[in-house]
Amino acid sequence: MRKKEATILLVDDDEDILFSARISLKKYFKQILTTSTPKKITQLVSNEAIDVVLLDMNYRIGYEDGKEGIYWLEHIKKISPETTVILMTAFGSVHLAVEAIKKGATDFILKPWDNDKLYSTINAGVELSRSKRKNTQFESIQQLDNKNFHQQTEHIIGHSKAMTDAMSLLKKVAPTDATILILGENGTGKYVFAKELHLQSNRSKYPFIHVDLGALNENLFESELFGYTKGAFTDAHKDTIGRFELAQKGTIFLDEIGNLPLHLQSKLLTVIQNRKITRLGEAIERDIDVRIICATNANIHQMVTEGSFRQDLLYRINTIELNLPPLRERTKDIPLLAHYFLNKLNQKYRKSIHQITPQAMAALTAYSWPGNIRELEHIIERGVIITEENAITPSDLHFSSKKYEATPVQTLHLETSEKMLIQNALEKHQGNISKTAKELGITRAALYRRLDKHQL
Ligand SMILES: Nc1ncnc2c1ncn2[C@@H]1O[C@H](COP(=O)(O)OP(=O)(O)OP(=O)(O)O)[C@@H](O)[C@H]1O
Repeated sequence: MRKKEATILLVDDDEDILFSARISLKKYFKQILTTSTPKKITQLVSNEAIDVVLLDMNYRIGYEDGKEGIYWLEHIKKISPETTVILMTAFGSVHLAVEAIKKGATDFILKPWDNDKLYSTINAGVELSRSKRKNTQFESIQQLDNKNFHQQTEHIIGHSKAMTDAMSLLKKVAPTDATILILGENGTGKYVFAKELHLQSNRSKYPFIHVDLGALNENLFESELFGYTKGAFTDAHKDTIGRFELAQKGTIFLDEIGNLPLHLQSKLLTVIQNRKITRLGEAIERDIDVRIICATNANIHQMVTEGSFRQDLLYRINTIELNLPPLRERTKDIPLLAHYFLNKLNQKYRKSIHQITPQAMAALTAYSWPGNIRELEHIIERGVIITEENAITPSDLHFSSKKYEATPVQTLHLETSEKMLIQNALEKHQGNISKTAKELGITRAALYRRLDKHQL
């Protein structure tokens, strides 16, 4: 029989009882922890996701009133409401067990127990705790008003060298627990890569939690990331777990890390170093087992030089750096991405536009894409909505006029300058070949030859 992935904690001051319960349960469950000192309960329950605690009612000789058992039961339920508590009691004190059930225990076992009964009671407790944990996690994740719940993963599209390099690095590092820093301008796919790293890791069946650090104000930082207990501050109406705990065994994606002020950077550094968090209003440290992925569009190395980002934090988060180049530096991917979005949006709007005309594609390839892939998707979406043909033409493409300004030619290399000039002119005339050729002072045929040469 395969052992069930579950952690059971046995608490009794009688070592013989611990020994025999452990022997009979370890055949069925992966991890059996024992302690004869109830004072260790706090540390054990806050450090591990314990499914079931089998708890004795009395610990001090001469005290048989079960008050200690009830105290520890309430304590466990406070620290970890999802843990199932099952009490052990001697025949004759069943009334105590009934009181304990009213206080939150799930069941009780009479000593001496029958091994089959012990197994079936604990097994039912494991199932109960799992379903509670799933529900809490599901509800909390659903409440996060960010990408966690709403955004499905995209396929990673791209066959330029930059993208294939990034994807092969992703494959290599995904199964490790290395911290990864994803760098790239807005809309280059940092979220998509972070999610894919999670999906290709051994943590994929656990949560992926996205935190936009740029959107968290300073007051919210601790309560959102570490959680809080009821009454910790005015609006703390109930115990709430933070995002680090929500990501337990999974991945936390700390987005826009470059926006974190210095004093919060040091708090984050402490958490990353110690892998422990403390909920606001509570004095218990809880272990966190999460993989950390960070991202920023800022020039983080320059920020370190300027003193606005801590170097020690950077070293903690960038074991591997993954650079996502802007779209204008991988124009080869534009046709592929444009068709991918066209297909997707045809389905969304129930349309059947199957072509992007060569002129429209030339305009797309020539544009400078300050908003990168996100902007490309928006422009195609707009095109799909407004086109009256069964193809997207240059007049369906609405680039924002400011972003239309020609990119200044910053190189003296003749071939590169020529390519950039052509791109600028195409962009200005939205891919219209005649107007572009006229602007450049060459014939249409000469322009076509150059488009071919520069693979535009
Ligand atoms: N390689 C890709 N293939 C397909 N779609 C992609 C790719 N990269 C990004 N996208 C799409 O582009 C949009 C922006 O991507 P994403 O949110 O991952 O970018 P980001 O770098 O995290 O942006 P920001 O910095 O603004 O948060 C999303 O709709 C995403 O699905």
